[in-house]
Amino acid sequence: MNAKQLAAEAAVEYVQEGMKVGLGTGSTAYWAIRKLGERVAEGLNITAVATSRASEQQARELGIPLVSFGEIDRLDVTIDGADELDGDLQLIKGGGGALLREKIVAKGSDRMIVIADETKVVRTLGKFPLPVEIVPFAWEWTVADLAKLGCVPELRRDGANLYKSDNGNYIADCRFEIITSAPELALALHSIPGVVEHGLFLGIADMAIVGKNDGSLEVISSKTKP
Ligand SMILES: O=C[C@H](O)[C@H](O)[C@H](O)COP(=O)(O)O
Repeated sequence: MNAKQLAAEAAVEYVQEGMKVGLGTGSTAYWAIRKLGERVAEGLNITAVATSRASEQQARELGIPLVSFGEIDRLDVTIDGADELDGDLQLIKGGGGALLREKIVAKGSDRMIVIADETKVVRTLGKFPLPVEIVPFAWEWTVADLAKLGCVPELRRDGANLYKSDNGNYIADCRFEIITSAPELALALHSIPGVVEHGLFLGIADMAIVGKNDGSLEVISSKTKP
């Protein structure tokens, strides 16, 4: 079993009968959805919402019952991957372009469990370019404003075209040398009008389950969330 699958399957053990579950996006979340599908096939009764069209499709194929956001007001747990995480459970997400939906779902969950392999754990965030979802309108100005924050922003591409998120927006991948204060950066990003959301997840995750290549698991718990 690979390290991503190991972490994902350990996280799925936290899902209990009757729970409302947020399904993450990406190659690690894929394993969690797969395992959940197996448990549903064995009789586990849950409902779920997905954070991307890709995860929604995977869940449908596996027979995981999906509900609309109008039918529920909160989720019990969300299981999702990350591009980087530090020891304070600050995250960079959005490598797969799903950060906006992921943040909405994670913030609407009583518990967010991050799943990752050990390569995602860093001392300080910033090596992974920070994904920022921006509206297409006047994107050139938004990108110029992002550059003023000390990064090199690059609009994500999808072959010959600009990449569009599930929400129809662009993603600017912002290359910082290092992110010295993620909370200050988050505030600065939200002050730019064309920014819809950014991939910094601060004070949102409750625990991370990290799978290692030697087959072991490390659990990192939040020091800030009760
Ligand atoms: O937009 C995508 C998500 O934030 C993913 O959870 C993140 O990019 C990690 O993906 P992966 O598990 O494929 O490395």
